[in-house]
Amino acid sequence: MSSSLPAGGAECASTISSPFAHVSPGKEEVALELCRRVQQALLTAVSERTKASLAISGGSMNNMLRALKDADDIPWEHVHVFWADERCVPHDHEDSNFGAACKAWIDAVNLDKANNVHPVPAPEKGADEAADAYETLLRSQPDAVLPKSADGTPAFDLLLLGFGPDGHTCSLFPGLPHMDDTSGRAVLAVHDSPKPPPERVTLTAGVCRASRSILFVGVGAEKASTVNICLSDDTASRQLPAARVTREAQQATWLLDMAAAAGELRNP
Ligand SMILES: O=C1O[C@H](COP(=O)(O)O)[C@@H](O)[C@H](O)[C@H]1O
Repeated sequence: MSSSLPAGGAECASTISSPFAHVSPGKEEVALELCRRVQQALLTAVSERTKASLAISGGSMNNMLRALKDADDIPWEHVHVFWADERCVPHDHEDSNFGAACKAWIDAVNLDKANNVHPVPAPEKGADEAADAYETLLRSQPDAVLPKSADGTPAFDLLLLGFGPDGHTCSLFPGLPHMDDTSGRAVLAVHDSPKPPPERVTLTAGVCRASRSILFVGVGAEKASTVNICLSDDTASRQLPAARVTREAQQATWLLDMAAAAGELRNP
């Protein structure tokens, strides 16, 4: 592929009319749009501050990041990759977000895995230990790699987020207290995730707020009702973690296909 990834399709007519949304025709175009925006954000960060920090989610997003293998002008030697959340399983387990990313794209790009890829350490030891280890890992990064906001919160250049049918994002689930955490931590342990596995580690809402830019990604009709709820202007809907993160973000965009954007949507 050429050094510039093609745009993932023009903005499409759909029932969606949110300032937060970019709608492409189908999943492949969403993936291209995602990779094009990731490429652009990384290039911008590297040109402005010589390094770029990227935090990624698990789930369906990994396959959409495959096109990064074809983007030949990303300065991978200056890019550092972290995780928005992790399931407490060994890295080679099929549920591992890190493992899935390695298989889908990390092992195929020119990333220095030993020095520039930063998975949650030893998630198999359980959520408490893994959360503490990841908190230490994030806070010990030099500012050049992972800048901090004025209050010391790690501030990623780009945060890539998926979302579930219940409105969760990272491993911030509705009905659990993590979204309202005020401890000042960057990472929290989750012991009772309604989506298996129950033990997880997640970045906090505070880290999402500190991130320079957030891309939410969702495709398929099964995401449509969540999109509809999260991007509506209904006050109750705004309490869902994905909706709150969107509205509290410095900059957030939802990359959707037509199927995911098909719900009726009122402007926020
Ligand atoms: O469990 C998780 O789910 C969400 C959404 O996954 P998807 O497959 O529906 O896209 C994901 O963003 C998160 O990282 C993951 O741990």
